[in-house]
Amino acid sequence: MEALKCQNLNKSYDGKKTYVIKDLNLTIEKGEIFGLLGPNGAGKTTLISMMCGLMKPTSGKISLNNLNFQSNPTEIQKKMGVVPQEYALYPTLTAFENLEFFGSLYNLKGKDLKNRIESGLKKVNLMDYRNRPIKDFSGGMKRRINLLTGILHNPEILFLDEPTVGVDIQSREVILSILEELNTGGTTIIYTSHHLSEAQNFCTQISIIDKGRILAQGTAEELINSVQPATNLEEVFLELTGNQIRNDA
Ligand SMILES: Nc1ncnc2c1ncn2[C@@H]1O[C@H](COP(=O)(O)OP(=O)(O)OP(=O)(O)O)[C@@H](O)[C@H]1O
Repeated sequence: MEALKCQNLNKSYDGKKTYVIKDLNLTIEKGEIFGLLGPNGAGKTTLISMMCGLMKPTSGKISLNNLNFQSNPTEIQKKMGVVPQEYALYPTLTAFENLEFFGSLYNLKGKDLKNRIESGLKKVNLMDYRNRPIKDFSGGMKRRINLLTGILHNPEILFLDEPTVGVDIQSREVILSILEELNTGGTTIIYTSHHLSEAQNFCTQISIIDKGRILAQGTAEELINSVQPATNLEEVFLELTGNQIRNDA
């Protein structure tokens, strides 16, 4: 069963002079951990932002569970969670207050909300910091709270834009183990990353994109086998996207 489908998707930021997503077609099955990989400026953030309704495509269609943002915005919003790349946290509110606010956006309240927040804080090892303002948190601590804001309502489909960027290995392990647990519980996960070895181990399906187009898609193993003599995803990535340094992001 498909969780998400993009059909003939295009995105231009400059009045249709140039396109950063070009006639892109993509289907993601339910239950996948789907990784969107690509060099700087490839279009990952643009694509995931359109998939989760934060940005409108210039043309083309996106459907989630056969629903679309035009006809069924409320139904879709209940089913999905979004963890953006930039911290969407209020610096002067405490961790607990931030989570209360984000939980309330999903109509969670009372004891149920409190239990979900406390269980999340324990999982990310921040229960002792629940009453501290976010402005006092380190980058890794903020990333862990940022993750919780998108998953309190146990979404069917979760979008994350570089959830492990700039965090230490311990925080990364915690974040990935929470995502794995959610996925085991049935959540489809779609995320962008620059960590190729992480994606190789973590994702059940990977799409390598560049210049707004999909260059290759499959399991890590399929991608590695398709590019001889690659032995890992990093070699596949370099073979497909080249060695040139990108300045357009
Ligand atoms: N708001 C915007 N206005 C104009 N151009 C934009 C905007 N956002 C992104 N772009 C351009 O669109 C292209 C794709 O950018 P995008 O941020 O989606 O890539 P990315 O793969 O997420 O890159 P990175 O890995 O650096 O985060 C780039 O050329 C970028 O400069």
